[in-house]
Amino acid sequence: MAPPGSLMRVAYMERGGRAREQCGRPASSENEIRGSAIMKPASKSCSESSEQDKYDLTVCEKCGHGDSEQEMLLCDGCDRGFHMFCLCPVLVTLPVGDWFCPLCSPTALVYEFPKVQKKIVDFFRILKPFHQVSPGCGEVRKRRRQSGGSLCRQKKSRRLLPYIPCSDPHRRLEQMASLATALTSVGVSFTDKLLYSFAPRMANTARLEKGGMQSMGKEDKGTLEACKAMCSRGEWPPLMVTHDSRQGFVVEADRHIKDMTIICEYTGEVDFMRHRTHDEGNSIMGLLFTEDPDEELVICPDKCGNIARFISGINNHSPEGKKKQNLRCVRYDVDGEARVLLIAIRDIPQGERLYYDYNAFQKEYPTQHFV
Ligand SMILES: C[S@@+](CC[C@H](N)C(=O)[O-])C[C@H]1O[C@@H](n2cnc3c(N)ncnc32)[C@H](O)[C@@H]1O
Repeated sequence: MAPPGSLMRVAYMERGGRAREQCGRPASSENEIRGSAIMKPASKSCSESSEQDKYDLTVCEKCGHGDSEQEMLLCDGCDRGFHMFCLCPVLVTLPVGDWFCPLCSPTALVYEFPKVQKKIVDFFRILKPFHQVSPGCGEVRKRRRQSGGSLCRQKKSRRLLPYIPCSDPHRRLEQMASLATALTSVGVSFTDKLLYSFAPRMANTARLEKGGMQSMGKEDKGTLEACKAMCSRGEWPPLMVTHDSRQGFVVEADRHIKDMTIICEYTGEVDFMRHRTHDEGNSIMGLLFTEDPDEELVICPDKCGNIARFISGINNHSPEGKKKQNLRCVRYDVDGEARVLLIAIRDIPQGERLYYDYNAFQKEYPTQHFV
């Protein structure tokens, strides 16, 4: 069986390799990765000495230090230096092409989505207008189980639970507006499905997974479908997106969430990994890992996606980081199609930030600077 976790992917290693080749050269229009990878030059020639001095004096505008030059970016607008890990959010890939610092690219500001019901309904293409969610919503299956089996059997089966929306429609509107704010700010439209415009649906054949992929059972499939149906009716998962000065957009539990609850599916466009090796996205998710690398698939939420793309990663180089993990990213074979779900791995109190391990079984995503 494949390891349970899926992983967030970045083209960091390749990009980093190319970047280091550029060391010793100041920015020039001929440089393919101009600006992005302009680290301080490593060696000095006579003609380059004044440029060299300039780079030697460069310090990060955020922390004031000039160390970690391999991760120091120079802005193509103002020439100021910034550590990749001092940026908000932390930059994990070297940008391709020109890079402009936060002072030169005010477009990075958060755009607050209006809390207007009609606009929110249109943004998420909600099928039904807002209505009161009954207190038992999302608990139908739980009631059935209570009447049918012993507690002992319930614990053993470890079935997935549907999320339980907040009953207050105004609060749900706020939750949805918070996601619309985040999606709009990063230029992404909403989808709650996997989309197949780059790779065909038939390429996503779960049985091609190296070592096999766990199949989702009938009952869990029903739970997943119930979550999808709730979402399409505006019975939103109890999650709030907020903005953090170090992490960028983050997601918090907006009510108590039980262990084994489905938080969301990871959605976006499905593409072949080979098409995305030079992609700048920091939210690419592994979907299918096959014997033939050409057949490997990823989910790319850079144009369309949902709340999953905003959930934080733990720093898996530190014990404190590991303690924060409250979700697991799990890949399932659902009727032959590989899907990625984020699932609570313990009870999560209201207000707690959601975290999972971006590196569940491969160690490609650099999280050493994560907070
Ligand atoms: C999948 S995105 C998460 C959404 C992101 N926060 C945003 O605003 O778009 C992954 C990126 O979020 C940031 N991030 C996620 N978890 C973090 C953490 N624990 N500490 C610092 N930055 C984090 C990093 O910039 C990372 O590359």
